[in-house]
Amino acid sequence: MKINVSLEEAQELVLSMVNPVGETVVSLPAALGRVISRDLIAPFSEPSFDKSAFDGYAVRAGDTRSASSASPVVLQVIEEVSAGSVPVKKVVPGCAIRIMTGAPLPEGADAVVPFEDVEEALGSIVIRRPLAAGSGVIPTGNDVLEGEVIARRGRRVNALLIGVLASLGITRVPVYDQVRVAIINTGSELLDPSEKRQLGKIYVSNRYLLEARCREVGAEPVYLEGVPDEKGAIAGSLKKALEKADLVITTGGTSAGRYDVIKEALSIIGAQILFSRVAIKPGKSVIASHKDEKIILSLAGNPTAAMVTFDLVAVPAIKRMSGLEDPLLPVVTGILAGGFPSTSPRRRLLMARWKRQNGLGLIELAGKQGNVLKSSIDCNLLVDVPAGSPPLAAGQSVAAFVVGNLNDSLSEDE
Ligand SMILES: Nc1nc2c(c(=O)[nH]1)N[C@H]1C(S)=C(S)[C@@H](COP(=O)(O)OP(=O)(O)OC[C@H]3O[C@@H](n4cnc5c(N)ncnc54)[C@H](O)[C@@H]3O)O[C@H]1N2
Ligand code: MOO
Repeated sequence: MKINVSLEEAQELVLSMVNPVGETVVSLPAALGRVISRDLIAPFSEPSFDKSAFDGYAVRAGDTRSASSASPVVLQVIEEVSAGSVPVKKVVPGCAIRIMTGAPLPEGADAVVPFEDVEEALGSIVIRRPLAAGSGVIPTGNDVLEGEVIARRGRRVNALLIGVLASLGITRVPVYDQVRVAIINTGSELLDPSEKRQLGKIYVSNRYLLEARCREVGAEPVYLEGVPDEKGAIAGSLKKALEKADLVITTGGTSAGRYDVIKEALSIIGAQILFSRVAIKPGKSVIASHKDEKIILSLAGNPTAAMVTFDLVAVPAIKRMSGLEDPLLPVVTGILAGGFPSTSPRRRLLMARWKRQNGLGLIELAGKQGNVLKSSIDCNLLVDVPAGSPPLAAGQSVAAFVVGNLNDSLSEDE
């Protein structure tokens, strides 16, 4: 067992023990947000035929070579083809076919002139400029070529990918299973928010917070009853959790108090401890263990500490178990909008958000740091302050882990 590991070591130790949980096939709409489990190959080219980019006339570019205002070319219109139908005739020299946007280019034609560029009268069109071969035509395979890889295994499905798959007739999508995450809240002081308030007790926020966070990162939370600070009860809950879930998270009972009995509960069920404590603030009190080839992450009870360590240690594990190619959190570098007054003897993670000021992207630290959940509502970054740092100044460049959607905090220019 290792004690007081670096964040990177903690992530690596956990990641080395997890693999994608399994795969399945889902319908196209249900694939949104899921991770592709096999490379998806285009079954045909798209478009699968040369088609018109305009409502206009399909012509032979060669016929228009000499066209000018002084000496226009006149072509006879021999057919009309709309999107969804197929032309019957060929465009032979001296002729044109009226064509709508998206309709297949008739044989013989190699260019389309838009309606507004010609005059049509008495079944003929008058063209006053030459057309280049291919102009006004969307060629076969312009978007996708048959056999091309559309999406690689390990990427998440977004709305645009769903559109591409639909255009290729792909209605069943191979995806990794969603990771089932059991969340056990320990603490004799905890009440469900639906219960009546009682002196000395608090409402359980970690359960709701972490369940929601699981959903935000594409995992499926598994609900388990909260348990008191009692090793037997926690051990019983851990056993149930290991049966029902792929990853187990506990909160509370990790520090030095008399009732902090997580370690004893882990020992009762025979879990092997990988490490205890991570050299960060907040969130130092993390215990990672494994049992039955499953990881149990025991996080601190303080909601912000639990959330920070969930994001930094559990989320990479969930990402790898979900099949995502790169499990680590993205890191961005940015300029601080305001300073931070304290020195940081230990490596510190500061809650922050990406904000826009006069069109410029800046990192704004949350008003309060520490175990203050409300101040973190709009945060989507964790600024990484190395151990031994002096106070931070506005305008200074810092690195930050991206833990939320950066769009969320960019709604207005402030
Ligand atoms: N003597 C020491 N005391 C503490 C230390 C230490 O090093 N030595 N570390 C402090 C730090 S830092 C943290 S973080 C906490 C970690 O404590 P535990 O993991 O044992 O958590 P609890 O004591 O059970 O709870 C801490 C705090 O959070 C509230 N809590 C617990 N569970 C929930 C929940 N599900 N939802 C909402 N709030 C919850 C709990 O009521 C406590 O207020 O230890 C410090 N102490
Ligand atoms: O270590 Mo505690 O987990 O800072 O908040």
